[in-house]
Amino acid sequence: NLVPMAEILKKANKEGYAVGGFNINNLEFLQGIIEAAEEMNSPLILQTSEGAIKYIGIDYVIGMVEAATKNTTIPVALHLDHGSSFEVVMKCIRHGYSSVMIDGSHYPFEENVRLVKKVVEAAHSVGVSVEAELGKIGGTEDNVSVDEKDATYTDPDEAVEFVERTGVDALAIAIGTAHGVYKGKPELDFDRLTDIKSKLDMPLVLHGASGVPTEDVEKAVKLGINKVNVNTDFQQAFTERIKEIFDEKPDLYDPRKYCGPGRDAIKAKVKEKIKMLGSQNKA
Ligand SMILES: O=C(COP(=O)(O)O)N(O)CCCOP(=O)(O)O
Ligand SMILES: [Zn+2]
Repeated sequence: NLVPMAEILKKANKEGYAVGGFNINNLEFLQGIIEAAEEMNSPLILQTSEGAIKYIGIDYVIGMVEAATKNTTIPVALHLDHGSSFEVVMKCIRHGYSSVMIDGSHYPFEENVRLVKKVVEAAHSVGVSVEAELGKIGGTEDNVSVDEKDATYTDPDEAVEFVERTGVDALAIAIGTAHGVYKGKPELDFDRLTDIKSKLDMPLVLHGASGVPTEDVEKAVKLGINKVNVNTDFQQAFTERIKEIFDEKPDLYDPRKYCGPGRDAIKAKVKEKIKMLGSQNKA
């Protein structure tokens, strides 16, 4: 009872909201995220990076997500985040993922096109959705210089050609966000987003949303972002709550006593994000 991400994002694009691409790192992340989405009656894209799959184990990912979605009332996709190769993508598809990202953004354009095209053919043949990336969403960089912007941010005309030649369902674009904790305030290139959306009326993805001011994410959604990836904010919510617990009770040793409150902190943060994205009651 997983759904293809394309279905979820098509509706979001049509109705002008965004859906969270929320990363899971363990049991408590999965439980906190799915409970929040169910209570908010929101569609949900659960996603695992390759690092998370290594940490959890792909059979556990599938088993936990199956348990989490067995009786769910909301549409849920299970998505591979930042897939690095055709082989990893195929492994996830074989295990039952309903969506995959193949991230060829660090390759030259033609190489990115070739790799993504190959993944789209394989994935679409079995009803699995595909996300790709054009432009560089780096690690945490601050004040990118202007010419660097043109070198790393998504070029609107290239984006049109990329989508036409690959057939991807969703495109991750670089407009000033970065993964992880920002050093300075991220400045999003809203004009570039507007330009890309005017040329490509399709689901667009914003990576690195943790630490971006709420009003900027809301503006990006208004301008056509339909999937927003969040990981670090949930990791920090989980960790900060656990630190608070240990400050109060340093001798705790039962993980349920601190991972439970950590889970609750994730759940509360997810509800905030769902409100920000406008996907409440859109299930
Ligand atoms: O865009 C995002 C989220 O970025 P954010 O953490 O800045 O919110 N992602 O794709 C999450 C990437 C997580 O990768 P890893 O598990 O290797 O750390
Ligand atoms: Zn990302």
